[in-house]
Amino acid sequence: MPNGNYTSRARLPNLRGELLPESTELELEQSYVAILYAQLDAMRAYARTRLREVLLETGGTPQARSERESFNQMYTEDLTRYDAAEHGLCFGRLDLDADTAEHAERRYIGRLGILDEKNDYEPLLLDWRAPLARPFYLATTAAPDGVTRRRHIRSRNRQVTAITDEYLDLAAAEAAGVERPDGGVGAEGALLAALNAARTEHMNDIIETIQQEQDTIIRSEHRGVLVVQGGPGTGKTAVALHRAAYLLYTYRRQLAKSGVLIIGPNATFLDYIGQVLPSLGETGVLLSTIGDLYPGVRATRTDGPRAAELKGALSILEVLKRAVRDRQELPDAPIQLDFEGHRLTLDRKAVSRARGRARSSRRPHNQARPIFTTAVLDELAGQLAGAIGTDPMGGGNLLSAADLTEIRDELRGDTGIARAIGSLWPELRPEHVLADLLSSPDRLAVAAAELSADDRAALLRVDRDGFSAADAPLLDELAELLGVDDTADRERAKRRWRQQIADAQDALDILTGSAPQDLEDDLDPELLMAYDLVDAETLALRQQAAIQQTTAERAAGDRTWTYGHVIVDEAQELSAMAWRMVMRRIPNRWMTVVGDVAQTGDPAGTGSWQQVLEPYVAQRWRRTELTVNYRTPAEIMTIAAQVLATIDPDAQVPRSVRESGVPPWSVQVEPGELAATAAVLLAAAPHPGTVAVIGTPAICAELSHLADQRTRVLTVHEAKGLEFDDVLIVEPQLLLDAGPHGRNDLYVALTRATQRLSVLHSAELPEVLAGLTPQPAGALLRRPAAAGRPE
Ligand SMILES: Nc1ncnc2c1ncn2[C@@H]1O[C@H](COP(=O)(O)OP(=O)(O)OP(=O)(O)O)[C@@H](O)[C@H]1O
Repeated sequence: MPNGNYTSRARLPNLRGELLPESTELELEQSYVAILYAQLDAMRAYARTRLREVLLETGGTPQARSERESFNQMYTEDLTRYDAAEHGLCFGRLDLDADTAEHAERRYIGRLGILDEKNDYEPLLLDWRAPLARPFYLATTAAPDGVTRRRHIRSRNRQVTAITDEYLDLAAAEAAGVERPDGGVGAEGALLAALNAARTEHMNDIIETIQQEQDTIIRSEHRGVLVVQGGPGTGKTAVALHRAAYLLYTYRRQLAKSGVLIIGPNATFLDYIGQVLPSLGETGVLLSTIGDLYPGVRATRTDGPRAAELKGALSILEVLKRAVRDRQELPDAPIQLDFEGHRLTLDRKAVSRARGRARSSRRPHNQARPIFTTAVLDELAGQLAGAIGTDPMGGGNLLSAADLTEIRDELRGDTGIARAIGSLWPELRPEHVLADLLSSPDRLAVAAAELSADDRAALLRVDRDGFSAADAPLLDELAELLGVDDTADRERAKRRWRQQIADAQDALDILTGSAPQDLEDDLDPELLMAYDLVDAETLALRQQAAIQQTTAERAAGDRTWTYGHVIVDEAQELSAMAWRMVMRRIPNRWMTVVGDVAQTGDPAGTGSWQQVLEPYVAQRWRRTELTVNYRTPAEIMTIAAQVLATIDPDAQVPRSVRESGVPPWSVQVEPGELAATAAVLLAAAPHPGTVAVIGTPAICAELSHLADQRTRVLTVHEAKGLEFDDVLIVEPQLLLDAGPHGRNDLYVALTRATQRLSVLHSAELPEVLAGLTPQPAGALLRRPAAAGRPE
């Protein structure tokens, strides 16, 4: 964090209306902020008026329509950004000394950039992402970078409510009459206020208090894979989201077309973080889980741990390949086909020859299908030609090449023959192949012959409905193995495209034709004609773009879409198969990968970034680390550290930035008293604030009735990435016993609280939690609900 060593504060008048000395400063800031809001209002009014005009216009040339469409989009986006900037428009100010700036300079920092049109377009407000705003996050007393004072400005409803100053150089501090206080309270004040605030169900942006180590990652210019490793609560998610906003600001042209994809662990998490980017005025980002990344399929099933592990491992690739080959069948007995009074036969050998030809093309199954079909038709055409074209006089075959082509076409149109080909080499969809495979012991026995009977049983399911999150990468892989026979679609698209170019050409002709006649004979070389500005193909492209949806919408529906940048959060949870699916969407490998290998809970998740990334980028990835915990108070982190030591004795425990003053505690009750005690404890959680009960799926089912508006009952998987003011962990031993990642799960559960943590158990308390303060259950239950918590 910025180390401001000399601080002063300005406050509002007290209740008697007496002003503190600094209030003049506050009033000055109020007048400046009022100017900024007036500018914002003017920008908003302009965008609204222009948008209205654009919407009212109708008809016109295709070019005019396309221009209107892009203006429509531009003004709508502007209005979204202005609305997002309304709260806390300006939150900071930098004073720079005359040596650094050309002259002593002030820079105001805020949610968007505002220029002064009347004054040579001088910046009135700098967007927090602009390079000139950077010292706000980086300058320290040791490296002030020309900054003499950093000011935090807090406002509500357009009114400045407080200002806090940090002096980064001694002379400036002395000139302001500020004494050296007890170590950097200035910036910490804003940070601690943000961290201590009660949580809601949505994450907030952190642009007012981004810390130095976070800023370096947010603005990293690294063009390959940037790994952000960090313990719980170190701001990895916050940093990832602000990096997305930064990249969209800095590389807008490039990323607006290709889009940014953010992958999170589950839908609850995406909902939790979903407001951050819109609050920063950025809407063009697609948020998705791995389970929902395959278009048209939503993950509705849950796999057992072994099935998830098997589906996540690369060895499943061979199973999928065999499942597809298994559908390219050879008949046991010859297939008899009747065609116009002739009997034709497809025997095993002929089909095997056709299959060999198709397979040796090395095309995906559906794209190799036409080759198989042609080979079969050749075979049948040969048989038919033999029957009808042989010269009875012994003159060989009398049919010409054209006759043979005609025969092949007729055979192709025969439904019996089409059916036979369809049964031997069917056109396949990924969803059907996977559902068929997983619901059929016979198919599994062939495709997964290498697996043990137990593993095949783990994969087998009784019905064909729905898919799990671990199935999505398999569907994606099958889509690659099957391919799409899009010959007909491509033909149609080509025809449509030719038509669009022809229309655009007409439009250009009309435009040019409408130019004054005298120009026809004596073309003014200075006058740009429509042809000079745009050719028919470009115009058609523009029109096409205008008809389509936003980048994020188009990307969501297109499996083969490739993004400009991909961010993976809780990346330790991704299986090897999930990485394949993600990497397919980002061939340029410009990614931000965020996670903590100590929190891995998925049976197919990773324990090493090197292992995951090496196959895709070799050594070309960079690791960064976040080390400060902004969420979990020190008292809770001391307990969590014990668990971390059992996961990885060498792991660095993130340093908590604050203490809560409440030691985490435990209470033991009889098994039958779990629910009643939990209810008492929850009722005692202070308002306002959010509460979570965390346990195994079975415990969650038992306690689900405790969920209400502010209390959620969650498994560790569901709680991943989230945080709550109060956390109650129930039966921690069951979490430990649940699987190979039990310790990681307990670590995740322990680190979700921003204020208070309690543990409720009937079984013995795990030894690793011995540091909790025990609380006698009887005393707790006898007390009235509001006093349920120990002081
Ligand atoms: N610079 C900051 N200013 C204010 N709040 C911050 C800052 N950095 C992080 N936080 C807050 O700390 C909390 C934890 O951040 P975040 O969820 O991003 O951590 P994380 O590293 O992703 O945690 P986990 O690994 O447990 O999911 C959030 O409430 C976030 O807003």
